[in-house]
Amino acid sequence: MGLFDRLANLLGLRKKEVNVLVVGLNNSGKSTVINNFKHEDDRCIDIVPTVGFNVEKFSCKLNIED
Ligand SMILES: Nc1nc2c(ncn2[C@@H]2O[C@H](COP(=O)(O)OP(=O)(O)OP(=O)(O)O)[C@@H](O)[C@H]2O)c(=O)[nH]1
Ligand SMILES: [Mg+2]
Repeated sequence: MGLFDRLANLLGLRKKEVNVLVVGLNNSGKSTVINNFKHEDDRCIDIVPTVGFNVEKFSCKLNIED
């Protein structure tokens, strides 16, 4: 990785897109967790049981520790 790439990553200029698959038992709170990652203005007020599956696209900032 070159200097520019490192700098761009450090400054957060390069946004990476990831796909996240959320799996779990019925009624275990998957949609609720996803809803809470959304910006306040975009959150659903009423979460109903998901029929089949949902595909959603939104931006959020994650700090992940392993
Ligand atoms: N007490 C409690 N209830 C929760 C929590 N998270 C979600 N719930 C409730 O659990 C119920 C199911 O939440 P959902 O987010 O719809 O769960 P889900 O896994 O998406 O359910 P399906 O789409 O049916 O698979 C809702 O009534 C939520 O309000 C939690 O942390 N604590
Ligand atoms: Mg759901």
